[in-house]
Amino acid sequence: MTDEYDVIVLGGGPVGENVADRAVQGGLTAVIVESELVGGECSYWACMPSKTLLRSPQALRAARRVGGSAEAVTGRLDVGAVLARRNEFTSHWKDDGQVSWLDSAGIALVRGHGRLSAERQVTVTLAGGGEQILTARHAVAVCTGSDAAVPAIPGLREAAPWTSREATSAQEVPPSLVVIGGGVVAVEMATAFASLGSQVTVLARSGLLSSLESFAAELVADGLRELGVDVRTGVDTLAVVRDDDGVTVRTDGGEVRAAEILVATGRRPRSTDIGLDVVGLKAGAPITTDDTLRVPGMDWLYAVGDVNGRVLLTHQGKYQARAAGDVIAARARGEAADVAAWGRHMATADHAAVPQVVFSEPEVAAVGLTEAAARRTRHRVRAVDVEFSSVAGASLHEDGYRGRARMVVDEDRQVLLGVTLAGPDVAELIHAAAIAVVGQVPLKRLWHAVPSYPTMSEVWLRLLEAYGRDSA
Ligand SMILES: Cc1cc2nc3c(=O)[nH]c(=O)nc-3n(C[C@H](O)[C@H](O)[C@H](O)COP(=O)(O)OP(=O)(O)OC[C@H]3O[C@@H](n4cnc5c(N)ncnc54)[C@H](O)[C@@H]3O)c2cc1C
Ligand SMILES: NC(=O)c1ccc[n+]([C@@H]2O[C@H](COP(=O)([O-])OP(=O)(O)OC[C@H]3O[C@@H](n4cnc5c(N)ncnc54)[C@H](O)[C@@H]3O)[C@@H](O)[C@H]2O)c1
Repeated sequence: MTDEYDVIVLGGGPVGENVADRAVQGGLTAVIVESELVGGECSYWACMPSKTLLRSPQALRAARRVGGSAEAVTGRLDVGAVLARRNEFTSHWKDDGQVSWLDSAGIALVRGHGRLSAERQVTVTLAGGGEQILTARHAVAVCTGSDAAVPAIPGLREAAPWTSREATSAQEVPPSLVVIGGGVVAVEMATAFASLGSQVTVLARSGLLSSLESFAAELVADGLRELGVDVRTGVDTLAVVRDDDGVTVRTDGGEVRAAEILVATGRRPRSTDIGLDVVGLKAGAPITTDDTLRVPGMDWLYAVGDVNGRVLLTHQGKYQARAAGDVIAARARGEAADVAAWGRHMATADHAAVPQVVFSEPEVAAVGLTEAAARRTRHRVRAVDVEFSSVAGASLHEDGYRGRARMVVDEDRQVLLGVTLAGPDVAELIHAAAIAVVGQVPLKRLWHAVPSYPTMSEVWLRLLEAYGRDSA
């Protein structure tokens, strides 16, 4: 059976869904090929389940940190209810709701494993058996995402470790958990499982959260230790052995025993078994694209989201998807693409304006460049820091609020290159910084963006004061 669509989207995660939706809104027909659940990693094994596991303990801690409400909190976390809430948020790992949304958006769905089999052609090994050949009049968008990478540590694979999938979908909390890695997954899952009652050990080869400002990583390490986590940095894992009672992890700094082991050492693109070799691309590598998410040298092939390795975040993948879906539709209509920096069809923000929130204890929210990254790319950079203890809204927010903010300024243009906030509940503050970075708002104008009193946003005023009005 052969079917023809304007656009074939390989992979129905958050990114694939958005590429298809924008293409259909641009007047094209689109089909999504999905081998597991429509909604992808984010909905079932990543963002949503991890954030539900983190949210209930965070709410409880927040109540305990405010005089008056603290006295009212006399119970303990209901772990069963937390897991049940997580099960609701993942729709019990069923995708009926997302499939209905595809229907309502006019997007066709083929269930099975898709591979590029020729230019503009995808062959699907159907979930129900048999094959279906799909051809695209205009474009194929590869949105197959990423998998957990499991490093070649002796005994690790044989020990059948948890990856983020098993951690986020766990139906029981192990009494103890050892986590290999020091990135976002390691930190968030250590926070979640320690809060749910596990005795957690983190084995981080280098430091924690090494792509973020080091002051934020230090606050997070302190927070983990306060939750009872044994955080070991600069530790190399040498071997893993599983027995009937759990795992033994041998490191260059001694042994760790735990009931369960989680590997959180990064991701690899799902590009091994999707027919890339058929079109002359390297299997297993991230698929390189230009800023319109098109693969150089192929006017019909796009790669969007985790699989292109640009930024491994749902919101940034969806941003790419809006650009890609729109540019596919524009090119199909014979229109010129808007390819100036910050143009409609360009994922310009991927380069230096990516926002990210780490839902740790305390939270870290950042956008743009760290001070070190800015110094590597610019000549004249100045960073200023303020403690949240100088902000009345933070003291009101919780007793003894501890946190810090940093803004990184391009001294020549007097605009922000990056902002990092670390402290309880800073997540919702970062979008203001994203607007300032993307909008390249001059510092002297930012003085007129007055934060309300007494909110935590007054940290902006403190940052400007620390920088000095006469300097801007
Ligand atoms: C534990 C964890 C927590 C995270 N938390 C956050 C967070 O809080 N915020 C955030 O922004 N990001 C978070 N991320 C990152 C986020 O999950 C990814 O960036 C996002 O899922 C990428 O979306 P995607 O559509 O590119 O890929 P995916 O979500 O991986 O979707 C790809 C889809 O393609 C399908 N597929 C693959 N190959 C084929 C094939 N050959 N044929 C058919 N279908 C195929 C897959 O089944 C899947 O459904 C987290 C990641 C992890 C691991
Ligand atoms: N809140 C969020 O936005 C969120 C949450 C989770 C994940 N994510 C995204 O998912 C992606 C994957 O996260 P991640 O934490 O798996 O990857 P990561 O790249 O953030 O961190 C990987 C960690 O593993 C360590 N590591 C790598 N190889 C190792 C080895 N052989 N032995 C020991 N340690 C090793 C690294 O030093 C690093 O600390 C990230 O890009 C992240 O942005 C985002």
